[in-house]
Amino acid sequence: MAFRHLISRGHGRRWGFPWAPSRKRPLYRSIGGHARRQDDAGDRVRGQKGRNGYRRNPQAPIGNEVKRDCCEPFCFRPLSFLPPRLSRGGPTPSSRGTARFGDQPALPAPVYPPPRSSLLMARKRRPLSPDEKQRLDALLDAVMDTTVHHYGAEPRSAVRYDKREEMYGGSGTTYLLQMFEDGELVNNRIGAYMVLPTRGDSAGFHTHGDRNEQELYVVMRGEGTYLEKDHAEAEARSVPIEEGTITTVRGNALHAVRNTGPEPLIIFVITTFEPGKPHSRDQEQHGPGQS
Ligand SMILES: O=P(O)(O)OC[C@H]1O[C@](O)(CO)[C@@H](O)[C@@H]1O
Repeated sequence: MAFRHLISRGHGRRWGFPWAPSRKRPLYRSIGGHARRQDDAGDRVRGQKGRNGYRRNPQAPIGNEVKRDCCEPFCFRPLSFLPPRLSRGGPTPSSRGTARFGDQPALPAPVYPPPRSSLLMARKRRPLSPDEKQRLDALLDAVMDTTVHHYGAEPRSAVRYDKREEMYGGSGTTYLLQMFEDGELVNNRIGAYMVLPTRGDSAGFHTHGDRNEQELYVVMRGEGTYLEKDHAEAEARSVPIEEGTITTVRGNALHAVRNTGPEPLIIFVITTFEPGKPHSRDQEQHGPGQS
């Protein structure tokens, strides 16, 4: 056996190399490119033996050990540099050697506006394929200039393209071209072109009240019908809309829109929110066509 193997197998200390690992040090197994210590001296107890001759901590469910002390056999860096999710909660004085998957710290308070990712997931927005994006760009370029001259920035176009199938219980596909990054405009969640490409495409009734939002539509192209109602059971009022029409919704009222013309209906949407108040909601409770 090579000299270095003998050292690493625990003979080093006997031979006068105090830095060499102890013979009692358990073996390592490799996980995701890192060696992870299987067990710990603190877990060794008499009785039933585990894979390495040491019994796992009886309190710890099998497979839920956390990495604690080092990531490589001869590295003794603490693992606290790993984010909590990787270190599964990380070592705490009470959990040393026995920390389990459930031992995560309390979740931080919700942050408003909610991260884009959570909205994306919850509201079933989908990114566009390159092909679809190209078609949508061509459709818009044919009828209008979508350049944004945002103060102090280079002129630009959309920062993100989303699409929603049968949005809020409506029909067809609704496209949203987000023209601003999150937080670029104060108290604003959406500054976007909404495109309902063909006759009959619609976005169903929904409210912004549960997010403390107000919303403004400015019709840029096409024609359609805008509907609003005071609450879910109320009777809807409808108004025809065309280029230049402006609508607003606020409080717990609901609104919906439909393309009724032969051309794409393009609306610029500005969604503002009341500062300091929560404006996210549990998306899963949001049934089709309802608030
Ligand atoms: O479900 P979200 O995140 O509000 O996004 C859909 C948005 O699309 C619109 O219909 C137009 O942007 C808004 O009324 C609505 O808020």
